[in-house]
Amino acid sequence: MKTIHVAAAVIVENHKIFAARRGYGEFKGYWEFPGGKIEKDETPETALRREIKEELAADIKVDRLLGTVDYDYPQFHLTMECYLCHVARGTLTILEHSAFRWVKKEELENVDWLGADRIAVEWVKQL
Ligand SMILES: Nc1nc2c([nH]c(=O)n2[C@H]2C[C@H](O)[C@@H](COP(=O)(O)OP(=O)(O)OP(=O)(O)O)O2)c(=O)[nH]1
Repeated sequence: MKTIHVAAAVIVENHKIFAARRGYGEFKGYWEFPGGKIEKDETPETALRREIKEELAADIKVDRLLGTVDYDYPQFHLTMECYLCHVARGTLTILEHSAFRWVKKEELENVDWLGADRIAVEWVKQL
């Protein structure tokens, strides 16, 4: 099975976590931590800053690795490096997603997360 390697941002502000709903593709309608594929010659942190700039038009500071999720979808294996981040400059503006919300820790379970993200959500709840 092919492996997809992505970096995802758990962006925290005022004790809330940023969640975005995928607007297209096979996982349309599910919520995720924004991010994307790590390209050759990129570190996960560089990829993450690039993706957030592309998708959300803001600069983030990557604070630390929260954990790495390994998850089998029917179509591929996903390795997802999840980083705690905060907005360094600008305002998060959805350019590719269909919705966003700032979620309190206690409400994380009420979100319709992608399968892989449910694992990361367990870590976020313990922060
Ligand atoms: N970005 C992101 N992708 C996730 C998460 N959880 C999860 O299962 N995925 C899956 C969905 C996608 O199939 C894959 C990431 O692809 P992507 O579409 O975000 O990456 P990308 O922007 O670099 O891709 P592309 O449009 O260039 O193909 O990982 C998540 O929290 N964030």
